[in-house]
Amino acid sequence: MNQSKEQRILDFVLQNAVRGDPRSVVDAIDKYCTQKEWAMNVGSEKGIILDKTVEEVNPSVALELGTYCGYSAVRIARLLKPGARLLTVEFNPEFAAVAKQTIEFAGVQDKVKILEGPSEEIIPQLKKKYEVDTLDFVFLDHWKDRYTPDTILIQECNLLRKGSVLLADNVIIPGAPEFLKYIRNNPRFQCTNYPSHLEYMKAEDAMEKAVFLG
Ligand SMILES: O=C(NCCCCc1cc2cnccc2s1)c1cc(-c2ccc(F)cc2)cc(O)c1O
Ligand SMILES: [Mg+2]
Repeated sequence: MNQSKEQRILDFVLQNAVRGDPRSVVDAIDKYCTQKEWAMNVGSEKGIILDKTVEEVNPSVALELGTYCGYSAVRIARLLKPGARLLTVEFNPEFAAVAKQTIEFAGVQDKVKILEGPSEEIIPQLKKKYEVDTLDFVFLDHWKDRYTPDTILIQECNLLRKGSVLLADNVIIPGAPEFLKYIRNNPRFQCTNYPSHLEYMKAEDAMEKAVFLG
């Protein structure tokens, strides 16, 4: 049975990165996806925007929607303070299996929990099943038409507090026009747009940051 692209990315990490070194895992994935096969990791340019936002928020509890190969989970987890944790949600079991191995190889597995399933099922479980009080940081990188309903669901589940930060990938490509309209017209959020480029490509993309005002 021939390998998936995600398996090839993982193999490249295992052969080219240094076990326990998150930076080397991130760099190996970026190298592979630049030189060999494009893949939908947030990438190095938008990754810097992600890093800066995580450092600014310094979250105790972070949620990621859309794990994929674990690239952004490693980027986020490597910046978390001791005792802080990242919950990352992935819908596709094959992607989740690759992400688990990527995260373990990077040595950040103690900070990361992969939750498999659809976001609309998992979000309502966060308080009781995953012992979340409120989310300090949310990275949206899953189905683009789920950004708005899941942001509404997160609010309905009372998971945000004054100052919680949402960061959304791909608001230009593939695009999340409905989300931009929703979040920019919602008086309970203070929005900032960060122009960038589609991972590993020249095409324009952007990230949107939204701070919950309570
Ligand atoms: O689709 C993208 N990401 C989402 C896929 C994850 C599906 C999930 C659904 C779901 C539901 N519940 C829980 C967890 C999850 S994970 C995506 C696509 C592009 C792209 C693709 C082609 C192209 F020409 C230009 C850009 C670039 C990106 O950076 C992306 O992030
Ligand atoms: Mg993305």
